[in-house]
Amino acid sequence: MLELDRVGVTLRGRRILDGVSLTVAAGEVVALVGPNGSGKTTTLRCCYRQVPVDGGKIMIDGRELRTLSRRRLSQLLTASVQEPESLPGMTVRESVTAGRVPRLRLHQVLTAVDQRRVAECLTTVGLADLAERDLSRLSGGERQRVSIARALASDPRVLLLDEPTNHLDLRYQLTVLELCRELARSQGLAILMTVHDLQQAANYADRVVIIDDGRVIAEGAAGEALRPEVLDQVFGVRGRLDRGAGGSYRLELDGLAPARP
Ligand SMILES: Nc1ncnc2c1ncn2[C@@H]1O[C@H](COP(=O)(O)OP(=O)(O)OP(=O)(O)O)[C@@H](O)[C@H]1O
Repeated sequence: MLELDRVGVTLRGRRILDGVSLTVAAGEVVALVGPNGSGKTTTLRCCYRQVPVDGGKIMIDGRELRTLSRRRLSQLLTASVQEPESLPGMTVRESVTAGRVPRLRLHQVLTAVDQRRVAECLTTVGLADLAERDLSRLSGGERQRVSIARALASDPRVLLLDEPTNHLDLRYQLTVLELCRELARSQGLAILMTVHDLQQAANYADRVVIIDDGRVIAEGAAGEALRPEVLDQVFGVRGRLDRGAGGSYRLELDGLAPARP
């Protein structure tokens, strides 16, 4: 559904991505993990043409990204950004409704189906009770959930989430991650998300892709990709990912890896 093939990006003369390749199939959740500044957000931004690519290609639903019209791209792929655009006085419902626009025809008003879909998205992220609240009066976590509901409202095939658990309390972190898995399974959505918490990435993604300094270092099932050597070399920590009796992963951290010369 989403395929990056040896993608390169240079910004202000600096090589930021250097031959990044990854795929996300329909129905799959892939976590993109890596240290600060490794190129995770830039990878997502390439997929919605926010940064120019100077090498390789990006395919979405079998078509090359650069050949897609802006409207077709917004129907196929949405990104949940941490601070959704808002106008003064805009309510939660209005913001999520704006996410529905790619599905409307020119000058078409919202139909009952659209309004129902917006209401469903609000319920999905637990915001139905706050639907008429002014966006400016929300907490960071509530705003994060608005952003996810807004991305879902266009019924995309590919969903990009940049640190979707940021600002969320523990309960909503797990709610959002479970929701991602459920959306992938039930609606065949292809989800690519950046995550800092490696244990959550291991437990909620089908695969992890590890990026460091603009290059993919390893990818695959969490237990294979997040090996102790990778934790050491990429993240600078000593530790391992253990699998508990119930099958879920636990990240055991022993401390910082010795500094390399
Ligand atoms: N517009 C820009 N111009 C120049 N350099 C940029 C630009 N945007 C990002 N960079 C640089 O590209 C590198 C990768 O940034 P990116 O935001 O993709 O990293 P990240 O892995 O998402 O980091 P974090 O975990 O801190 O969010 C960083 O060194 C950053 O400073």
